[in-house]
Amino acid sequence: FVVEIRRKNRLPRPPGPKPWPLIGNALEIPQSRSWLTYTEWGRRYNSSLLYMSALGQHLLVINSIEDAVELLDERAPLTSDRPTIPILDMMGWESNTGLIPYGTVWRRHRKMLHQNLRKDVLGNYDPVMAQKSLELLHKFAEDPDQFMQHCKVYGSAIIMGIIYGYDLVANDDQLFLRAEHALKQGSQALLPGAFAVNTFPFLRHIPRWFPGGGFHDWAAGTKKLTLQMRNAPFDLAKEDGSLGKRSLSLVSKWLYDGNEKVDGEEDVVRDVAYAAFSAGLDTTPSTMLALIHALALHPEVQRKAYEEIVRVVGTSRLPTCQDRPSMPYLEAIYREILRWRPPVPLGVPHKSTQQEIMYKGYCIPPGTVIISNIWAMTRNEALYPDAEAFRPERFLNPDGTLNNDERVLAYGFGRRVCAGKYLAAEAVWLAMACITAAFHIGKPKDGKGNELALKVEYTDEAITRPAPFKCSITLRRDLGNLNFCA
Ligand code: HEM
Repeated sequence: FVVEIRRKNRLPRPPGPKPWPLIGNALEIPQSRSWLTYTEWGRRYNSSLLYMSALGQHLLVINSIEDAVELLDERAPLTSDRPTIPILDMMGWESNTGLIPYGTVWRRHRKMLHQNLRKDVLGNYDPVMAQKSLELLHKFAEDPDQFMQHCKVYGSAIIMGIIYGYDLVANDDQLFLRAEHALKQGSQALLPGAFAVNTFPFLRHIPRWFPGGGFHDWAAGTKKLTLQMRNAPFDLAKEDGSLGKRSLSLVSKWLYDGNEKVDGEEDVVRDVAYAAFSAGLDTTPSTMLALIHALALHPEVQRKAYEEIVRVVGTSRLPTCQDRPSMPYLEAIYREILRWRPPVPLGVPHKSTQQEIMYKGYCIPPGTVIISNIWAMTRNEALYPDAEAFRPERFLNPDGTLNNDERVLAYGFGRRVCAGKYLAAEAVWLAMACITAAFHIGKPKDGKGNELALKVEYTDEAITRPAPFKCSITLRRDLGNLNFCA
């Protein structure tokens, strides 16, 4: 036992920037687009694992798929907790599935999400998917300049339909706009350096009237928005007498399952529903917008996708989720878009339990915050040569069938892997297939119809997405018999 302790004590931490006395690496931790800095540091320290510490908090960044699999998948019981982020607790996010500690409550949440969002039950939601994709096409046809807002509404409409049985149609729907606002406040609070209380949790106890205590009021205002997002769609579902007959949503199934309701159960359903709602609100649209960016840049990809649609579906109906397995090229685009622009480039931080982890000759201390740098993993030149290029073919065999690189890294790792990944995949795929069947996406044009350069910046947020950009969206001339506006 003594020999083992000595051995452990001799094991070093993984490489990383040299810490300062007392504060560790607090001054070096990158404040913006940290995924790029961590990728660069991986090269500088010639290591796929990076270790830092800041004010007593240990931080491990994983830059390679192999290490993420070893540490987060294989050692999941030791690495599936979440760090506490004080400002999020104060804003009312503490019961969100994505942030709660690893344990009994989390398991209950995940079970419910699994029952409602696993691959083999998604077919139940085909009517919602078909309806929402049709509405998306109508909006694209009527007002193509607003394509960014249409994509946002589409992503939310699918989730709200499947989770609450709520029929979100209008772009100015108040439930949707308020939820969007609440989420925006949440992601601002997560920006590094946004609130000192995230770095120094004890500041939570300074009174609101004290200099620097202004975050209390900000957090209280945001909490109201969070609670509205959590409760308003649930309460509407509860009051809607016809819901049980017309919807197979998560909430309606629970409301009308005929079982006696146990104390506290309703809160769990509210939390799970709002976790799914909030988790999909930004991520799905971010992926759709990156896709539009990529299609506008690559007419040859669009042409091949359209040819596949015509070959498999024809020109007299729109693609449906049932067509997905027959379309390897579209599937390759879906995989490539999430590789090229993963919407959550640093994933959601995990935290290790109170046990030390010995790995590759290093010692990872208990309670270490673990960041999976999905960005670095998707830039691995050995796996993805010319990684900055958008090239769906990298997911295809020479005969056009899909290769076996089917793990979508963008959904994260281990037991905390995205609980909505099958739904997100279906929603993004269907939007892509329907948009490609009906529209041509191109670079923006000036008043005389000349093509302009397409410039797209991606935002510097935990969920990154294209900042507002312009492109040209026109109905296909070769629309055939596809009369979806009828
Ligand atoms: C393209 C769209 C999406 C992407 C890229 C994405 C990505 C992610 C990532 C990276 C995580 C953290 C994984 C980890 O900790 O290692 C996550 C967690 C989560 N996602 Fe998604 N997500 C997407 C859409 C959705 C949708 C549509 C839903 C719900 C219907 C959803 C529900 C969740 C939930 C509940 C968690 C928390 C899981 C937990 O902590 O146990 N996501 N997602």
